[in-house]
Amino acid sequence: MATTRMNGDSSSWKETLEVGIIGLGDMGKMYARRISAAGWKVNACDLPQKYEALKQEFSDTNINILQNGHLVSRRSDYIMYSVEAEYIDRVVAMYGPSTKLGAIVGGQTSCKAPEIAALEEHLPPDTQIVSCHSLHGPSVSPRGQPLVLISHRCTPEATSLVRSILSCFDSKIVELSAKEHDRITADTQAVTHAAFLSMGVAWAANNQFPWEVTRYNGGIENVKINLTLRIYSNKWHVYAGLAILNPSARKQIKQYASSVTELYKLIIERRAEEFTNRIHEAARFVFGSPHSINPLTSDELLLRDEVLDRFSLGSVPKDERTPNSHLSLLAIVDCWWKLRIVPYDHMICSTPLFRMWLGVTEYLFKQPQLLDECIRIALTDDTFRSDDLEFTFAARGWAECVGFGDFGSYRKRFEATQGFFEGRFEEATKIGNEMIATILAHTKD
Ligand SMILES: NC(=O)C1=CN([C@@H]2O[C@H](COP(=O)(O)OP(=O)(O)OC[C@H]3O[C@@H](n4cnc5c(N)ncnc54)[C@H](OP(=O)(O)O)[C@@H]3O)[C@@H](O)[C@H]2O)C=CC1
Ligand SMILES: O=C(O)C(=O)Cc1ccc(O)cc1
Repeated sequence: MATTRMNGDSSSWKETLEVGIIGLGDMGKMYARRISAAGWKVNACDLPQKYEALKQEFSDTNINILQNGHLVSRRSDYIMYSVEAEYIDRVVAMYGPSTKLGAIVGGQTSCKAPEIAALEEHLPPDTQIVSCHSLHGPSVSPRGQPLVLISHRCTPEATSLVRSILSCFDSKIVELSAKEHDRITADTQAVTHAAFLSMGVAWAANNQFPWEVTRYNGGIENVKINLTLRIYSNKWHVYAGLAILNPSARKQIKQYASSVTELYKLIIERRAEEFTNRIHEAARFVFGSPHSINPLTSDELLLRDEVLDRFSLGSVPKDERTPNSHLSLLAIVDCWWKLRIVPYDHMICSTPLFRMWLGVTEYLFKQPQLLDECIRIALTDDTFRSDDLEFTFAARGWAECVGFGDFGSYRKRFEATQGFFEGRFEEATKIGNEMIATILAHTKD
């Protein structure tokens, strides 16, 4: 039994203990390959119909591919479920009863409330529960990225064993409860995705490829475009799961949509003073001391011009670019202010995407002349009016869809926009990966 065999020093664990992974999608494969490469014995499976193909795919590794989760569960001492968050209950219900006596079990899904509920309900009482969550996608190097560890029902030795297994990622391990995890990731992930998903829907609704349009070129626009395409190149269920299943996420996404709508109404009603005061008050709460925003020098900003300008999908010369009203950025700061969220407090649990989103927001808000220009453009220039209208509809649409908890319509909305951008994903992912690596290398911890 795992608890007995865990006695002894951590180097001997590798010789005796086996790691199980159920679900060999993008994340499960990454986990299996890295953990196996670190010298652990790994048993892994996906759905039975994928057995032959997976055996072939992993034939150059020591990973023991099995037909199903029963076979993985029976022989593994630490078992990790890496399946769609929407299916976690169903899958744990199926394989949980086959769990080896005394084994440690956890999940790698992005939202912990349903995962922990499923593990508690379907696992035998002799098992322990230690879950985790890598706060990055499968194509990003795990080194230095946050990795949340949740010791839910376990001995300190069980936590040590899981820590030891996951140490091969070289990630920054952050110990949280499941509740803390969900509250923080609602702020860092769900609302960030809502903003980029809305940009994609708005561009598609206007039948625009933003990199072909002069008003969407350079600097901040590169980050918006690359990250939006990055999200739409991924699987819909990852974003649907962490938004719909996380109890805190609905409130955040709803507030984001309200912030977008209220700011847009102030713009079209030309209520300049109210609009400006509201932005300044939000800015002071998020970025400044109570009385003033501290402008930063370009060296101090998380992101800098020369970094931002390098990663364009388009080729519009700098002097032909037009300033933007940046409703999406004004609204996120308004949303943080309304919810009393200080995003810097969440850096321990941040994804690369969130750090870049915060980076571009800071870029705008900590350069007063840029913020003033953005406010002036929003209030006086109609160039972005119809784009901002579509963005407002899009943000409201996503909030409604998440609010109804409707996976089916989330999928339809996501895939319709995904179809619009199809064909540009390969290039966008390549540029996006370079951008992420460069920006992360330039940003402070
Ligand atoms: N992608 C990302 O950026 C990140 C994802 N996560 C989380 O990790 C989890 C996995 O995500 P990801 O790898 O991207 O998604 P994938 O869809 O690539 O992988 C999930 C895999 O689990 C399989 N599966 C479903 N049911 C079973 C079952 N009964 N037995 C065995 N396998 C099964 C799926 O098969 P099928 O496709 O046929 O249903 C699929 O191959 C999700 O919960 C996600 O929220 C966490 C961090 C980052
Ligand atoms: O960085 C992001 O937000 C991503 O889009 C990748 C991602 C998706 C799901 C997770 O649970 C963690 C990371």
